[in-house]
Amino acid sequence: MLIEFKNIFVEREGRQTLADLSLSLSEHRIGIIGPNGSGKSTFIRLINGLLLPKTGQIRVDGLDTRHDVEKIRRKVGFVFQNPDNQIVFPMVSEDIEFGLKRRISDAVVRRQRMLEALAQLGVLHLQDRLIHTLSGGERQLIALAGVLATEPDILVFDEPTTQLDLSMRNRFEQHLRALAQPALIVSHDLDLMDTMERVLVLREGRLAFDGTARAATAWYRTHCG
Ligand SMILES: Nc1ncnc2c1ncn2[C@@H]1O[C@H](COP(=O)(O)OP(=O)(O)OP(=O)(O)O)[C@@H](O)[C@H]1O
Repeated sequence: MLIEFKNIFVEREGRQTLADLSLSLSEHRIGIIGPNGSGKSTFIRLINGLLLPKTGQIRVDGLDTRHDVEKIRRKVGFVFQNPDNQIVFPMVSEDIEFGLKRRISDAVVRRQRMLEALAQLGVLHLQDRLIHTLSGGERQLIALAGVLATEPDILVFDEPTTQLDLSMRNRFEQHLRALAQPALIVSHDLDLMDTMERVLVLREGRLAFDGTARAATAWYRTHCG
């Protein structure tokens, strides 16, 4: 994986929300922390073209988010903070299979892929459950299974553990560690950030610190606490 940000400036509703950002990301686990409103969600939304910068260029494995959005969206799987935002069908199996419709025309292959993704996360037993009967933690795992089923090359998580209790969070972290794909993770969970290879700290729309997990979380505690 290689994600390159070159001279990025972003404006939202006339206000500058990211400024002067240039960096290359190639580590397997990258964390992004920062105070509320510092631009973390904005930053990760640039990666798959959900947002475009006012100026500058973002390339994902050589693909430009301005010109290659379709290809990039196939490559980058997004897991949002609230699983309900990405689950659209009432039943688990139906929802995951629907997410594969545009990629896989064969219904048997779709079903197989859905079962594999649920099995990978240890939630195969939930396949026939109605989404509204699942706990928040189970829903988060189903949302992740839906993304994994699409076999993305890169995963992006926006505050994935915010709604999880301690045991679910530990379970989620174990799955995260086991994922083969590189992942970028936005979180306020500094314990989770301590497991990352590299951590970026955003503050007021700028890259305020970039380093190892230990150095970055220490810097964050000192300067943003
Ligand atoms: N859709 C939008 N329209 C206009 N401004 C926005 C929009 N979304 C975010 N912003 C603004 O951009 C700035 C950065 O927001 P962003 O959501 O990227 O921060 P964040 O670091 O992810 O915050 P949090 O930790 O609270 O989720 C904030 O000032 C916010 O008000």
